[in-house]
Amino acid sequence: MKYLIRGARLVGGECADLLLRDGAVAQVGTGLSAPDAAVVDAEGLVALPGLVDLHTHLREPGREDAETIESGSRAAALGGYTAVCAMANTDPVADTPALVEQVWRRGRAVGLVDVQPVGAVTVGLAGERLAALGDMADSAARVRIFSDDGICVHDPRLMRRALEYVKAFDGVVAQHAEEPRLTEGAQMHEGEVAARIGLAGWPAVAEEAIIARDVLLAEHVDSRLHVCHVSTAGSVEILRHAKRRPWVDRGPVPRLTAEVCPHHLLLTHELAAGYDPVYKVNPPLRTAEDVAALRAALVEGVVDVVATDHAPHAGHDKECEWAYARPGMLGLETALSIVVKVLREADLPEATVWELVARRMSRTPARIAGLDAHGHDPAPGSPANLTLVDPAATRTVDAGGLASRSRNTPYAGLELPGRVVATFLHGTATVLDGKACQ
Ligand SMILES: NC(=O)N[C@@H](CC(=O)O)C(=O)O
Ligand SMILES: [Zn+2]
Ligand SMILES: [Zn+2]
Repeated sequence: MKYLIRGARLVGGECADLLLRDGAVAQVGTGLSAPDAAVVDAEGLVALPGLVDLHTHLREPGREDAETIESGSRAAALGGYTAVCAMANTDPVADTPALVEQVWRRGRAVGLVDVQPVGAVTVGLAGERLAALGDMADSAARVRIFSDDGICVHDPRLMRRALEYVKAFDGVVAQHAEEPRLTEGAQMHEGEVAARIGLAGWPAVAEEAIIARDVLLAEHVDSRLHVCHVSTAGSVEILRHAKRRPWVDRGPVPRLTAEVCPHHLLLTHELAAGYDPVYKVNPPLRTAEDVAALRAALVEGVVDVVATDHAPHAGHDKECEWAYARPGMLGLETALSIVVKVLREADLPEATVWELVARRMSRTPARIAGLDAHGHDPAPGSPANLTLVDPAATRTVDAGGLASRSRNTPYAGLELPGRVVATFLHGTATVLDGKACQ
């Protein structure tokens, strides 16, 4: 299939036609013609490198009632993504080459987005023995990111071993930073709202203590650490300090990277006051001061990427008493709009907004994940993984209209800027006119 995309605005500012052929961008120019190509009118649309999510829960195998690789892939494509990293906390856990290959193959077969499996750090996420990291790296899935996400690798000796081990194949350990002894029974951010409504608190220091420890460990063994879903101003301070150390820049990819989730850039712990579990998430929604620090860190680059932590949950796991509800929120279909909203609220020039979107949501996550086919702005010869976005459009989030199998979005009814019009994966449209192609 060939596509001629007419009049798209590139992230650098100029307008161009793009000819996609054989999975690649064949030509970039003005007045291009290709009689046998399908024409896509991109007047007024921004052409982004396809978005890359470092942190997605696809729930397959094990909880296909909440999400499948297919439904999650469709949600991703509609959100402008061309690659997602599928977290390992499935049932069974993705801790063997057979399992990561199964996920990888299913992703390919669905063909809506490149599904890159994340491997577990420890067998069964039990935090006792290292999983077969090398075998997962050598498998067809070529795993490079390892994480026990959902659970912190809290044993410092195991964490050190994992960091040492992944160096052999330029891997990275993605840590869910949560000191478990400080969060036993925790339900929401430890602070004034938790005290008022009587829910057990999850203190900021539980996150910050692990980040500080892991940064020291990673520097000690000269390995790569990625910090998942940073949620506090204190974490930003630790990262800012740590990133000044020379060890960080010793490799082609920074040795220390961190992600922030859209919900931590927009929502605060006050929302828990109504006890609606749609706002229950781990790490929890924090204070307005934390949100401000995370926004500044995103602009500055102390936080390298936005990752969704798309965490679908079935109705019966979410629409129940707060204490029994699972933590987590949907993210894939709303992330881009929320980031655009947040960056515009920072009063940045519109061109800077899109430059930052491309960097934080595509180029940098692709490099961290080692996904060489992703994160490229359109140029002759580059892989045709692209997203066309209408920067002037707004839309109101309709939970029932989402492609995810689950409904746990905290943004229902919210009006958000930006609309994904088309997504191309290896030169084939997965989304056209804002609708999934399959
Ligand atoms: N973020 C969440 O609240 N939940 C995630 C686990 C995680 O990301 O820690 C999940 O798997 O549901
Ligand atoms: Zn997590
Ligand atoms: Zn997660």
